[in-house]
Amino acid sequence: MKIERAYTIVTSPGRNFVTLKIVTDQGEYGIGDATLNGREMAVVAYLEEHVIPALIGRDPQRIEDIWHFLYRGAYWRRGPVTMTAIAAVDMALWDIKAKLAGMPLYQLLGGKSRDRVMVYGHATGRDIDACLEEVARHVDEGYKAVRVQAGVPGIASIYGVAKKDGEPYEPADADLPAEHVWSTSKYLNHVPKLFAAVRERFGDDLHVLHDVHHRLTPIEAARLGKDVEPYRLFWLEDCVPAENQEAFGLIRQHTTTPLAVGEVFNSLFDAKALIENQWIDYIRATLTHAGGITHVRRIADLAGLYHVRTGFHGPTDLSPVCLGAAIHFDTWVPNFGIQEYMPHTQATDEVFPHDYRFEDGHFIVGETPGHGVDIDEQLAKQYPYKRASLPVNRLEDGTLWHW
Ligand SMILES: O=C(O)C(=O)C[C@H](O)[C@H](O)CO
Ligand SMILES: [Mg+2]
Repeated sequence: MKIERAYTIVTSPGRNFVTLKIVTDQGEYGIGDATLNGREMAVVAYLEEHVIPALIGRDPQRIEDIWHFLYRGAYWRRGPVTMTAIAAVDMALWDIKAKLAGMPLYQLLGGKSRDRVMVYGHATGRDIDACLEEVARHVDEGYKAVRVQAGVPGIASIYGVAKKDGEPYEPADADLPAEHVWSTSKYLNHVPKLFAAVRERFGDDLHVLHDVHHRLTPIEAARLGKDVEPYRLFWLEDCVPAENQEAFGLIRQHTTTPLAVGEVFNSLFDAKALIENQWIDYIRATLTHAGGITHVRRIADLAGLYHVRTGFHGPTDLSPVCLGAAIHFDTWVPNFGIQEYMPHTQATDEVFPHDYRFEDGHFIVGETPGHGVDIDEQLAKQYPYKRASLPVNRLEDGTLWHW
């Protein structure tokens, strides 16, 4: 069997998605998600110029060999563009292999470790009261776990909080980067009040999570972790930028609040010290940005040795192809923790027909051979690419900060 054709499909049903389709000489095909939010066309160029020509004629069943061919062979290893391109190939090849085997992907990975996959949803509000209403809506919809982000008095606009209450937030919301202004002291004073209100209204059983989005220093993160300990968060996410993995050692010394990190990671080497030193509790590196199933499986296996569990990134800027493959992975992986879930728009769900389903705060994996997600290429053509950029953040004195 040979790879006969491969091509990218860029579509924007509400937001941009890049999909790689690989077709074999025997008519079977697989698809992979290649969406890197705000840098979509860099991955398209990488795939079209450097990857696809080298795939034609190769045996699609040699997933491991093709992975190393693209990783080692490029010489320039790692990086989000390279690893997203490799991930898309890898996901499409696993889709093909599972279809050839006549099995849903989770069976090829090793079968079910659980019947269903717990997810967390996103509650956001301009202030604490509006945010509590959104938490209540999620609880009514069956969610067992909710990420809680509220506006902070004195900060005009903030990542992760929707512009209008009740609507999802969209980080890539402008042609060129929007500029936000950030105040760490205002934020640190406000977050414990938010979680006190959440526990008071919803009691002890609801799992609550919070995303700091990389904006603190290690000692500030340590303080926040301590301050929210009484509210028993499921996790505190991305509390500092993680290029310096040792920073998490400092935070860990000060707090028992569980720590999650890794949505921007693209390799096991981004997380090696974090995992081996048990500085974190959840690893968020996901299939689309970290080299696909073949590589994330290695990360998860290493994590399992150190009591670190998975908590895959799952925003709307990863396509349903990534989410579908992730649900298979989550259903199999022994050290599963939780799966992030932001529902896609109806238009996106129509472009990407899929067989996973949400029920009572969990995803139930589908039984279709492959990863269970397809693309309607005709419909995709109705939604042309439109450049969209992520914001930047400045401190009140104008210093460019993490966002
Ligand atoms: O979902 C999350 O936890 C995020 O932090 C979302 C990111 O900001 C988003 O994926 C950036 O593209
Ligand atoms: Mg995040």
